Amino acid sequence: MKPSQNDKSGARSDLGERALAFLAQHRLSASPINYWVAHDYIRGNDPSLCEALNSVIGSSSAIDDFVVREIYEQHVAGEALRRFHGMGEGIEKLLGSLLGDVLSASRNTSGLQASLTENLGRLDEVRDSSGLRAIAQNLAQAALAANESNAALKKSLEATEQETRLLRGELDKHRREAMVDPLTGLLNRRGMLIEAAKLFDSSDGPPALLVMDIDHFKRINDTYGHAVGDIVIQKVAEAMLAIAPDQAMTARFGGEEFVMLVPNASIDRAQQLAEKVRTSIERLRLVRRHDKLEIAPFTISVGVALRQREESIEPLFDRADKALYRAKHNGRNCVVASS
Ligand SMILES: Nc1nc2c(ncn2[C@@H]2O[C@H](COP(=O)(O)OP(=O)(O)OP(=O)(O)O)[C@@H](O)[C@H]2O)c(=O)[nH]1
Repeated sequence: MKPSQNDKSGARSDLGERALAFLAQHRLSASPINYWVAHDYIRGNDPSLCEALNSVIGSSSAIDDFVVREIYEQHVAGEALRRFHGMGEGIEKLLGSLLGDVLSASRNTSGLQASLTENLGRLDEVRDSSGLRAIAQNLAQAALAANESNAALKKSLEATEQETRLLRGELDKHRREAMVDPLTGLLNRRGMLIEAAKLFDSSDGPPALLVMDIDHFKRINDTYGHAVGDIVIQKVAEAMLAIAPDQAMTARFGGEEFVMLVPNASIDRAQQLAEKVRTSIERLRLVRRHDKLEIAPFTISVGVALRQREESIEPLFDRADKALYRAKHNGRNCVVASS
């Protein structure tokens, strides 16, 4: 059920019902995330979300909660966060300029007070000036009062600015959390793309990208259940982290796919590293705690590519992904480098 076809059908049922029908049709649970994505899909306002979901529907693999969560992460959560983040910056800018205005108003008032005080001194030399002096004194008092009230305003604005800084800290915290995969603690796709862009701007030598995918992961889920599948994902992440060089970035790109970005690398070094990760995972042995069931050994396939001059992350990722595809095609549990 593609959104455009559905819209043309003339059906007048409301969006919510159609979203629920979509979930039922694809045997998806009516979780808030699934519902959100289905709703956006039926509404058809976000072409990239529709395209992502259509490509899953058009492929041989079934849509499940994990796939929908990834689409949600990429197309819904990321966008909301960007807006939220921009909003924080806007508030801070606004308050910054407001504070600047008040500070300059305060300086002006101080100047006024100084000049009045000076003129008061001069009035001493003027005869019959008692009336004038009284007026001037009143003026000085008024200026002083204005200054005091400005100082209070300044103080309260400074307090507001401090609160804004705290709020900004909170926003940054959420932004960082949004860059991390909760299951493994590795960067998620979004986090990796942000960090990779920074590395690409600053790196001396070319970085290498390793794209790794657990072999026949669906079987692991089907045989032992999703809870064991999750533990396998965590164990693979731990093995990767244990081997990753200090400067390397590791991420779970989604599902059972991981990436490692290694700065200042050569293709030989990257291949050796990939081989090390592959063998360490091949050797892992897991036993399910409650029934002592031994989980069958599992393996990964790896595609490796070295960044070419000025190459951006997407084409680099595509090359590593193609190499991974060849590794799968060659029988899995092996490393293939992009030529
Ligand atoms: N337990 C668990 N399963 C997940 C998660 N994310 C995705 N999956 C599942 O991972 C499976 C991936 O399956 P495929 O991409 O078809 O991979 P495969 O065919 O088994 O393996 P290869 O062909 O070797 O890549 C799907 O069944 C998803 O439901 C997750 O976070 N936890």
